[in-house]
Amino acid sequence: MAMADTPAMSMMSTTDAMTMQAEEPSSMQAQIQMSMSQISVHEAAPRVPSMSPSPPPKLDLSLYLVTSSSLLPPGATLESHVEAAIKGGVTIVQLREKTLDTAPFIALGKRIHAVTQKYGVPLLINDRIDVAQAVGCEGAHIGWDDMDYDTARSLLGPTAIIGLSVSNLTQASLAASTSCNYLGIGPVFSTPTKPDASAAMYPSGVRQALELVSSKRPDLPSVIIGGIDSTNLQSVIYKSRPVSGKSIAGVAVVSAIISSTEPEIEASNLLSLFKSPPPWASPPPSQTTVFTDFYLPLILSKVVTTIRAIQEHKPLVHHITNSVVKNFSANVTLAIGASPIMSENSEEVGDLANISPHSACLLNMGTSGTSDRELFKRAIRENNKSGKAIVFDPVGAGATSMRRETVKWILDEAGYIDVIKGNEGEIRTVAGQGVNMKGVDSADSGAGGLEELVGVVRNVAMQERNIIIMTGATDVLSDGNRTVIIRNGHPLQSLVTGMGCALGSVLSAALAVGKDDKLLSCLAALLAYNIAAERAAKKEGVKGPGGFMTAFLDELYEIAETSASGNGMWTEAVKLEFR
Ligand SMILES: Cc1ncc(COP(=O)(O)OP(=O)(O)O)c(N)n1
Ligand SMILES: Cc1nc(C(=O)O)sc1CCOP(=O)(O)O
Repeated sequence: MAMADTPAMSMMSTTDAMTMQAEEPSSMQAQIQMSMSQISVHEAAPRVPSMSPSPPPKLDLSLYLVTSSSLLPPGATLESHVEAAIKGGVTIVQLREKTLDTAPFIALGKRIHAVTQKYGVPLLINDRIDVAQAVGCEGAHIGWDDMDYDTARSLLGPTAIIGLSVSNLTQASLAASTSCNYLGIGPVFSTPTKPDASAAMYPSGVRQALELVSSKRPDLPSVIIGGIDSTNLQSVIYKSRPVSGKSIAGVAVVSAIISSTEPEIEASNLLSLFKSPPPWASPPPSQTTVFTDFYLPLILSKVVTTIRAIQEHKPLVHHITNSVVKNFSANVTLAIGASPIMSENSEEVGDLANISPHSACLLNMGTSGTSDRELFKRAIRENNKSGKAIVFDPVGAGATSMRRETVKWILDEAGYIDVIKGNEGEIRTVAGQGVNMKGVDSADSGAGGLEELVGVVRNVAMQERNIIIMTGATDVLSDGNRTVIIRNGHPLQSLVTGMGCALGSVLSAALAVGKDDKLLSCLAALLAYNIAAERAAKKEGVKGPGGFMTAFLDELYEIAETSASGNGMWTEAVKLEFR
């Protein structure tokens, strides 16, 4: 049903809903209230007879199971599956059986309710308010082609749990002006479980919806739904967290649990992923959340420590990179003190992500085709799982529609990327700005000046919740809060093929050893790289790109060696500004 078909929802204010909630409960409402009072959250407190009704338990949406009997593994029953899932940690269940007629739907609802009541977990019915009434369960979930919210609320009563679907910002705004109990935001990703769903919202769309809802009804919890499983749950939560306002209250899944042959284990895994911080999340920066010149000595000391740690730990840098730059990237990786491996075999990305406590993965889009997506996805997810950094170099991002689409897909769907490094055109493409690049060179528009570039870098970092590096004559580095402008480097860098790509190798090495403050690790890599270039260009006998390339490797090696012995004199050449 289109938005215009649900006027009651848009017309109803929170005050109206509150007034309605205060009305005398009908017998159905009393029944629901009774079943609500039987619910406790997991461990039931001893029930003591009381004259005054106990308040309904707090709604726990952490792991929301939505059913679909057609997806059960052979031989499984919905009752046993739901029970196992609750034992694993499911906190709320929705009976969503699209093909059942009314009588069998009610009968199944009663059987499932007997299970959920045993564990004090609320049961809601999808779409059918009449079935919810007949089952006497705790509420219902309704979408935009179902009964309107006002009518559902008046039928189910003030204490029923009613959830509303949200697939876009208009729906988010309308739903947040009702007195509903929660929102189901989705689909996050397109999913075969609901082929008629609206367009995928992706984490960025979820974040916008959450920000809107928080501004209208800060108390209203939301769950996300659509294509969520154990491989993407943490990155969706992390990337969808609003800049201000509440994060999601839970995740709703159908196939991840219903199609599993081990629903208890699957539920337990999903709940623990939901409750724990993702392995790539940095602890809060140890020094300061704002950079100023006052902190420069501290920052430079950390820079030297990071380069020294590369020498100490010899981290593995797994390169998925283009054929043009492989040799030079391997030499740069060795010069800084790390260990390169080049592999595009998706069978071994898992092993490579776990082979050493100090490793990182560099993903370079240089000569890739769409067929590489599975490899990219696997590499990102395996490294995400083991908390290893992923550096993404969207080479030539704006050059062709295939590259633009691959970048969008990586950011929307593949997982979490710790650092994105690119030239102006590439970062503008990541920002969603239409840029026409020739080949893989920078678009070099520089139209808005440095401050505009700083704004672009900072905004993308904030949006992606990661670190963005825009390289050029002046480099800009930001994590969304702290922004650094680096004026080190030499024009000869742009005349050596692979010089830009091999910076990704040093960034990866630095991130592999410095996870506590990723921005500082990236700064260490950028400074070592650019100062090595400045020194190389000044070396006797360097007349052009050929000599420069060799001298650069030597200078990078020299910087790594002196840092390893605790000598940070090379950092005296830094030219930094903080924003
Ligand atoms: C928790 C949750 N969120 C969203 C939906 C989708 O409901 P609806 O829009 O009614 O679509 P159908 O489920 O009826 O296909 C949901 N069921 N649960
Ligand atoms: C029931 C439902 N509602 C959606 C929405 O976007 O509103 S997506 C969806 C199906 C979710 O199934 P799975 O976890 O198997 O992807």
